[in-house]
Amino acid sequence: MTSVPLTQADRLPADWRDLLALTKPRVMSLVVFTGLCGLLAAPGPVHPVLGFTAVLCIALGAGAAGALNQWYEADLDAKMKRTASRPLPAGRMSRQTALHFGVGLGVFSVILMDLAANHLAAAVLAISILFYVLVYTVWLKRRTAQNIVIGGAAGAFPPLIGWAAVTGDVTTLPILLFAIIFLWTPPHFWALSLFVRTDYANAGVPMLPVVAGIESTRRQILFYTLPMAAAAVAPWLLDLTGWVYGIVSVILSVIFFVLAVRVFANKASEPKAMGPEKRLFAFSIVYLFGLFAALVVDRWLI
Ligand code: HEM
Ligand SMILES: CC(C)=CCC/C(C)=C/CC/C(C)=C/COP(=O)(O)OP(=O)(O)O
Repeated sequence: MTSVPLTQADRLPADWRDLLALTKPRVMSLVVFTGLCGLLAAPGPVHPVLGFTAVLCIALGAGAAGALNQWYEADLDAKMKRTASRPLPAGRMSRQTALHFGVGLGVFSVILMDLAANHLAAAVLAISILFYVLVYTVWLKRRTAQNIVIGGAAGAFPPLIGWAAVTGDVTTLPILLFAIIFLWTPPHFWALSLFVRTDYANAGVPMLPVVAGIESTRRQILFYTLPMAAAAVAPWLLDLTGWVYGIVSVILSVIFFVLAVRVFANKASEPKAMGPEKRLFAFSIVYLFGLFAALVVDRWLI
């Protein structure tokens, strides 16, 4: 028998591991990172305890949104290979437990944000949880191929929440940070959806490759890359950041664009395991991580 190395999560008791899985920790780690960077990029002093609590609230709120998403779509998750082993479809947890956990965590995160930071940060946190659960999961996901374009806004709020937690307001830079993630989400997700599209087709979810076909999805990925790159470079062009962010945003955006062109130029009717689509998806994560890290380096170290 081959031994698989244990991760931190594997060492948790089974019930805890499943509660953690409900929060979609891997995806949410980047969500929380963008929230942290929004907080660190904001002008003005922030008390470390307040800063830590605000980021914790973003993490708990995002986790709550993930749990409520899984509560609502346990039937769908059961039909897809990628999601069938989640706690609910695998029958390791009751839907009621997931619902209580999600609602409890969500309400707690918003109240704590309100007490530790301010009304604005708490309100935007509440809006992003509700947006992901009600607008994306309940309303759009099963109805339209534009689900990601509109519903993706939920994942774009965290930097704005981090910023608002420090300043109590929202100015041009946090709005641009929102725009970057909003425009990044379609290429991020559609690249992935190209190689898991049969899963979505079997589950009856109208994701773009299922509805519009592979060629149209490849074209739309490239199409969204252009305004995304413009939004990414805009903070530097508008003099809201320094040269470090400027250089990093230009380099990362050029690489993103080149990878998107390769996806567009790929004529293979079946996206391959290590083809241009997979490379673009993997790079989309590096891209957002690098961009937001550069923002913080620019503000604090230069
Ligand atoms: C509606 C918007 C989005 C959709 C539909 C979406 C969908 C997905 C899916 C299906 C996966 C692959 C499997 C998984 O781990 O569940 C994934 C992976 C990932 N997504 Fe997204 N995503 C969205 C927005 C975001 C946002 C806003 C972020 C962060 C700011 C993000 C960060 C990530 C990361 C880090 C991974 C890799 C997780 C891993 O390594 O397993 N996603 N996304
Ligand atoms: C602060 C706060 C509330 C942030 C919310 C963050 C957010 C909306 C992230 C979206 C990322 C995500 C988990 C997409 C999965 O889509 P899916 O549900 O279609 O994927 P699945 O098929 O894996 O379930």
